[in-house]
Amino acid sequence: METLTIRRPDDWHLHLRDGDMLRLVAPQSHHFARAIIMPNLVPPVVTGAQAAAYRERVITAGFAQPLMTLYLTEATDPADVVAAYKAGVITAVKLYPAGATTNSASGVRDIEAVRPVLAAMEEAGVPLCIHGEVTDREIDIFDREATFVDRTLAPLRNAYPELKITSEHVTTKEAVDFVRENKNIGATITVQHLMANRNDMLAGGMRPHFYCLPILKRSTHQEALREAATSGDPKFFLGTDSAPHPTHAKEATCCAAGCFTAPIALSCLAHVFEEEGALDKLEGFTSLHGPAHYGLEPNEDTVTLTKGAALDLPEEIEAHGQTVTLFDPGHPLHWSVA
Ligand SMILES: NC(=O)N[C@@H](CC(=O)O)C(=O)O
Ligand SMILES: [Zn+2]
Ligand SMILES: [Zn+2]
Repeated sequence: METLTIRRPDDWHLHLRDGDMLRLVAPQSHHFARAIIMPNLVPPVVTGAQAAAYRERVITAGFAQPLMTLYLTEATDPADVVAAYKAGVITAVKLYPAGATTNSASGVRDIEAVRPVLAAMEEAGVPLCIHGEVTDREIDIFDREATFVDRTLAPLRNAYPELKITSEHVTTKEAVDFVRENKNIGATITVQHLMANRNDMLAGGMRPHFYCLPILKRSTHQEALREAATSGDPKFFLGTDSAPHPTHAKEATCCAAGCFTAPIALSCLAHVFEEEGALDKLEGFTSLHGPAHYGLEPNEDTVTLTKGAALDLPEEIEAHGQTVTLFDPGHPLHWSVA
């Protein structure tokens, strides 16, 4: 039997939601030690005090080591951000262009309005996580990330050269190249963007459980992501972007964006890395590069993955009156976590 033992992974981009959905999904990330918890609740997590309170709810729900983030708005107080960071309440701040994705309405419309916060973060060493898509109606949805790189990310990089940036869930060759070529910037890559491309979502019928933002791109971009993830380059690391929505909100005339991947993330990644002949690079991607980017130590404990018969996975997970559909790559998975 084939086995692989690696340092215990962390998830550098995770949505745990709140209330009953939080109670359902928090235990589903148990393979991971730490996770960056995204702040796009309704209402969003905008102050240090709200992040501290949310952190307690996450721990109570069953995820022991959450790393909290603040949702950047045009009203964010630079002093509150720096105080929360110095007190160890938050690990990073998240920039959502207003309207770019789920619960982003309170995000940033005009970068000019948040310059004082960005300058204070650069000065204090607070990392900035970015959902990198423009929101202009006239920009094609498949071009929104590449356009953001040119119009927003490159100028930000130049204006705040010491600001530590995480380009979240990169989905294009353009974003991968930008991250490679610039300093003080790393990127998370999701499970679904490594496993799938837009054909999986759209050819032969529209599959809502593949719909997420940034949207799945053509296969050449998927190949660029696979190359980056399996290359051993420490700038690229796992952020599952596991983003649960109730099944009824996914299977709807206006489908919510997000794939719920957390329970099978490691099985999917072992599959991808094996296909790429790069199982020896899996540990770096899941367990070493992320901590290094955030200036943290890797986890001391390990997990062991085992290859065997095809996994028998549930289609849905139900608890606390909530139902979520598990991401299904469309083919069997053989790796499981012991
Ligand atoms: N990725 C998604 O498609 N959805 C995320 C938001 C995000 O990470 O952009 C969500 O919160 O549902
Ligand atoms: Zn996002
Ligand atoms: Zn996300």
